Amino acid sequence: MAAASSTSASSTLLHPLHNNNTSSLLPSTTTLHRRSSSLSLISSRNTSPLIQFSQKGFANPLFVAPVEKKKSPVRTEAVKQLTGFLTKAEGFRFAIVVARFNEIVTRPLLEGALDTFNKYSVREEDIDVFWVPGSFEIGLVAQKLGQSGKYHAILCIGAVVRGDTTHYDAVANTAASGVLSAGINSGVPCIFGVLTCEDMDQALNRAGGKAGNKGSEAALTAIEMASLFEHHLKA
Ligand SMILES: Nc1c(NC[C@H](O)[C@H](O)[C@H](O)CO)[nH]c(=O)[nH]c1=O
Ligand SMILES: CC(=O)[C@@H](O)COP(=O)(O)O
Repeated sequence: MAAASSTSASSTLLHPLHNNNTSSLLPSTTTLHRRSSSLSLISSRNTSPLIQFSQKGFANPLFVAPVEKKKSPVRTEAVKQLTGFLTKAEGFRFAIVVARFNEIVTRPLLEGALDTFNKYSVREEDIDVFWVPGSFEIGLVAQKLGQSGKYHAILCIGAVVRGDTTHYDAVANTAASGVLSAGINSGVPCIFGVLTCEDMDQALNRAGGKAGNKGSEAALTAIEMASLFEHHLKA
């Protein structure tokens, strides 16, 4: 197959909060050229040194791992690597399930998600928002929406904040396993945008405060997963 032309990370729409940002810049089919250190793992046919994964990507989205020239004895050119990408989100349909509990947190998370969908060209009419009482209720609704066949991905938003009792653990664990089950049972990507925090400060920091907006990040994950399923995992 002919090599794709080189892509510069800076020329591609990239959300500043996206964790594994460079993965989403890759074309849908990439080839492993080298396996090297624990930091630099994958390059694509686009051999731009900017297109490198980083295990530290979550901590520092601007981090670019140094390119290592070390030769590997393993021939990996033919290994196909498949990924979703962010550049063609127009036409994807998303449902957002958002918990009203701790709305002071979940509303800015929702706004972050909507803002990101907008930036990545998802049309407003392709997004439906479903409010539920609390995070405990998210999984069931997400599963139903996934099974409806109407959406490419379901984005789940909630905020579980620790109180005095063990209630926190029950709600947080149920929310996580509920979202996971919804995805597995429906076959539609269900994205976990539920904060599980020790206190309200932690939660607000992640809803547009010092630690960014996790709703926005979850929207990027939704687009990437929708793309992966659409382009590579269709039955
Ligand atoms: N404590 C939190 C809840 N609790 C409510 C439950 O989610 C649920 O609505 C109720 O138990 C009825 O089934 N929900 C959150 O989203 N966050 C919390 O911190
Ligand atoms: C989910 C919670 O932790 C909270 O709303 C419940 O608080 P508490 O454990 O004090 O009853």
